[in-house]
Amino acid sequence: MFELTLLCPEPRIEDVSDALDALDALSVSVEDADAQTEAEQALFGEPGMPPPKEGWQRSRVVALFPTEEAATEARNLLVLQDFFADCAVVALTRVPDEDWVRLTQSQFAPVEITPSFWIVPTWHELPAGATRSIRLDPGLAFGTGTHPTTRMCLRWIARHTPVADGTWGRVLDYGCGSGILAIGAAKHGATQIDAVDIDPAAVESAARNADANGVQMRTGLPDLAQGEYAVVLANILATPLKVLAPLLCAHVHAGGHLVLAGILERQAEELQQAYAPWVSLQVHDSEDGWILMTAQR
Ligand SMILES: C[S@@+](CC[C@H](N)C(=O)[O-])C[C@H]1O[C@@H](n2cnc3c(N)ncnc32)[C@H](O)[C@@H]1O
Repeated sequence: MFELTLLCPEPRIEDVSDALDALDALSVSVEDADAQTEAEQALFGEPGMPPPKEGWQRSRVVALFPTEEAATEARNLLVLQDFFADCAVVALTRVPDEDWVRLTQSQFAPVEITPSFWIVPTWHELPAGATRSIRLDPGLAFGTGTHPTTRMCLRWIARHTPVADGTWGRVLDYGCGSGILAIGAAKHGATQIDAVDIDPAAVESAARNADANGVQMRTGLPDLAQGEYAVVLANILATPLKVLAPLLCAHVHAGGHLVLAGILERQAEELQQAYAPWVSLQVHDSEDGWILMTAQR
């Protein structure tokens, strides 16, 4: 395969990416050309929302082509276009043959939640001592166990089994992504689980992952969540969590637990204030600048 690397200012990203698509590029990726320098810019949107801009001030655009002829033809056509005037061709190079599947897989190792509870990609053996595990491969939905917010929720689940009277009661995973928290609860004995997300692709992925792990749960869009639950887990981000405060609290029954993640250390107080009319949120765990906040109603 051959890689065509270009440098483009922000206003040209859309035209150049569209042109590369039309020229049958197999893939087009856009990165900050100033990454790892003083000029690096953060560019991301809230979950489910588009990023605030198409590209960075200076973006490196890399297009992959199946043959050298296709890459050369694309380059020769692009440089003739008006919109390419302030862009530049950086390189046209052969991509060395690799075992891409093996390379990708090597980046995902089993993740330890507790010494006996692990998240394990399907191509890995279970680690010794893993008496409970979630088998999960990286996919489109968030939640592979590599992010501290997910790990803290799973640690909470592992340490609160069972919640009351020897049973979990109903569990709600709000913003389920891959379904990892719902599956984690199922692996710790929960049997009545609802996993919901605003992203239909996440809902599909959660259902698939639940099947692959041999656990039962209901999956769907947020309307699926009805009534009260003994445990409500929501790993989203501070801003949506604040908006969702009345709704999430209404789903927690008296004596039930609310477990919130996706919150930065400096956001603890604003979350406490947002939830104060219903519960008294406390910081329960922290990792890499993220905190887990919990409350009992
Ligand atoms: C950070 S991911 C968490 C995934 C998984 N629960 C975990 O702990 O790894 C947040 C998920 O919340 C979903 N989400 C964001 N806003 C939401 C909302 N208002 N209602 C329901 N789901 C939402 C996103 O689509 C995304 O799948």
